[in-house]
Amino acid sequence: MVSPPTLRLRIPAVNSRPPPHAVVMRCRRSIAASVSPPGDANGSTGVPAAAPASRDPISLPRPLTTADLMEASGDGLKVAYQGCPGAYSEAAAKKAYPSCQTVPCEYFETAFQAVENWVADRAVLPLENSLGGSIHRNYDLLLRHRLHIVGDVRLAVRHCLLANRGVKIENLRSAMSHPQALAQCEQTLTKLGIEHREAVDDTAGAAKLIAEHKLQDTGAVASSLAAQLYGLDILAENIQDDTDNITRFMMLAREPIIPRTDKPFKTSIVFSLEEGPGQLFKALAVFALRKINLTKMESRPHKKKPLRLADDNCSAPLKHFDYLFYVDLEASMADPNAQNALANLKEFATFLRVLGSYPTDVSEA
Ligand SMILES: O=C(O)C(=O)C[C@]1(C(=O)O)C=C[C@@H](O)C=C1
Repeated sequence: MVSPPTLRLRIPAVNSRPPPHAVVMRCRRSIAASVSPPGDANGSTGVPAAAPASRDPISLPRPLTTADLMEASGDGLKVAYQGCPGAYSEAAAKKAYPSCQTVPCEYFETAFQAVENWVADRAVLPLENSLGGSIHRNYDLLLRHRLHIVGDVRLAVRHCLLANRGVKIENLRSAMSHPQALAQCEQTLTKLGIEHREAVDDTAGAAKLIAEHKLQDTGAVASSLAAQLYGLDILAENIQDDTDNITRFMMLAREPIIPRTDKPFKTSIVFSLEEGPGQLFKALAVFALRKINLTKMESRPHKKKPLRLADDNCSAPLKHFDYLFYVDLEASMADPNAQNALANLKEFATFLRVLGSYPTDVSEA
């Protein structure tokens, strides 16, 4: 089976200008952004049809755009993901945008760049796993790039142990995969008598490497789709240590989406605070007092400022750890309660950025 090449080169700066058709899309979006979303005024609002002239233009339905149609099914969208064809990230991209064209990328950063440089329209990247925890690299990249989170998608990850035809479990000395996948199957691999672990960039990449090098003593931890794509046998199925193994992916775009209140939305923010007792308590209180539920919190070192002098004469101790706090709120930015909470946080946060306000995936993973 011929699979698309993985995007690997740094994208030249010459691509940083959007192509002409992209500029048209951008204009359409900003027109759309200036009026209310279709669900707000689709004729079922009780406004009498006989009085169109007196209707506030803001409440009139806006024309459906090609971008809206593309967004719903992913038809015609190019979606970047990290890894080789058959990676779980590709399955997540297909779940998020069912009729999209997927674009494999060598690194997470390549996927960010692919969208920024108009090589792809969206990126779908893992953020956290129910067994392995957060994928910190993507939290850091969110801040280094200007993309917006426009949705999230949950995927049930069912790992298989794959090997070349004729190889048996007892022949395997080593298991190769993405570090998260190896961590998710650690106990099962040990029980199967496989001692060594070899980390590579993605699960499907491990399957591809084992097939290409005809390895006889190494198995891959990857999906059943990867087995099919690279012609490997499935020696064991569902080898993750916990049957409930869910990875949450974020959907990224160049433009934010218009937040709404008619379906469950999440808002992801990142902020930093002054040093001092109770600062974090105060920050979290802006949400607690407004009954806004937090679904996730992550702290990361502020890499731009790993060292900071407290005063000019260098007598004060050096500060090595400055933190950024990433928080997911169960709220839409269209909700005045959430807007007030962020306005309040902004009064004392040293830095605040909204990474996205987006409909959350409530489907079965
Ligand atoms: O390697 C893959 O197949 C991926 O899509 C990456 C990844 C991850 O980064 O967590 C995604 C889902 C699984 O949790 C294991 C690996």
